[in-house]
Amino acid sequence: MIQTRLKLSYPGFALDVDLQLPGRGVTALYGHSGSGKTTCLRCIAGLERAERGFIQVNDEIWQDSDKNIFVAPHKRALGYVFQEASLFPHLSVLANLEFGLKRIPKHQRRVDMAHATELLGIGHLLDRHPQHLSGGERQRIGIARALLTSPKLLLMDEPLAALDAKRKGEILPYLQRLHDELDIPVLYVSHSQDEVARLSDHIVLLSDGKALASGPIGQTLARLDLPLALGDDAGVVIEGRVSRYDSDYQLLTLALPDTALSIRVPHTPMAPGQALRCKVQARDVSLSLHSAEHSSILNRLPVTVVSELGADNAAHVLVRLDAAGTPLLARITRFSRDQLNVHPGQQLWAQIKAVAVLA
Ligand SMILES: Nc1ncnc2c1ncn2[C@@H]1O[C@H](COP(=O)(O)OP(=O)(O)OP(=O)(O)O)[C@@H](O)[C@H]1O
Repeated sequence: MIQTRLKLSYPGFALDVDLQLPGRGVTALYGHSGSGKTTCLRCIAGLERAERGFIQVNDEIWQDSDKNIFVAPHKRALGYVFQEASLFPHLSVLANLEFGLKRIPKHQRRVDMAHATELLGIGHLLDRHPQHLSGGERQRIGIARALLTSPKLLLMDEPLAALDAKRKGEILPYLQRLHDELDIPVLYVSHSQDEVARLSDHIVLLSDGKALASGPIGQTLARLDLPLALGDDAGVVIEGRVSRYDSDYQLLTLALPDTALSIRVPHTPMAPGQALRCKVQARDVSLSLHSAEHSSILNRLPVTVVSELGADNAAHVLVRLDAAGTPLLARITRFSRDQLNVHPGQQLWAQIKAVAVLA
């Protein structure tokens, strides 16, 4: 468990958060520019001293202002990855990595050189110098260097922001591997909803120095009371497990958690039992009173209407649905809402036109 209670003010800005975050997996700090994401990370790292603060990362307390405890930044076992990796230009990649490793006494090392280079796919770059690397490669080396300090917490501040779309696409699978294979909790600052949906398990929505919400990614993205639900990007993240692969049609069947419901997604083969994360956009979900059997739409789920909210324009509404415990959002016209007489508790069928695999 990570606990952070932080109060700090600058002229014109006040940070005031009280967060209980999971002690494992990736937690996204998400919010507009100026909402306080970086300030939160800097307080946790000890680079900024919250006037009142309590910071505990699993079994270690880094700040407790009531007891006058403030652990110096260099004594906090954390890795910090910024937008751009600041590597030593005169040192080879290997020497840059060793710099991280040597800071940690041998008996405290939890990640070794072979593991870090394999995880980030940088084994072939060790002899090069940073100026001969692409931005994405430099970032992977910055991340490996942070891991080699065997951190108890990894802070990542918009690690992909300086990269173009192609390089982002190259580096995301490595970040996903860290998530799947390492037992180090990550706080990940981003203002890209796609990145957050893909990588994080938990999300904190920051606005004007306050946490508007903090919760599991699927549930939180589907909340209609949050600004996340507005806009064209509204949607939910579904995490399912492969139950079947149809090689004739190249379709995966993905079982939704804790229910007999499933969805089918075109995909390359995957073994049963493997986890897969998908995003279903609200604009790709339509509603009907009956299951339209004769339709080209693959995915039809029985749902219950939970609540409704006006969308970003007067012609549409957003409807929050429950598919046996899995939240879904549908963006439909107000006209259709009235035609179907949509109301809370109503049983309907959701037709899902597209499912984007986030992997
Ligand atoms: N050292 C400082 N002195 C005064 N004001 C500061 C300082 N650092 C940050 N601020 C202000 O605090 C607010 C929050 O800044 P912060 O960098 O935490 O936001 P952010 O959500 O990370 O934004 P971005 O996405 O643009 O990086 C902003 O209004 C910023 O101008």
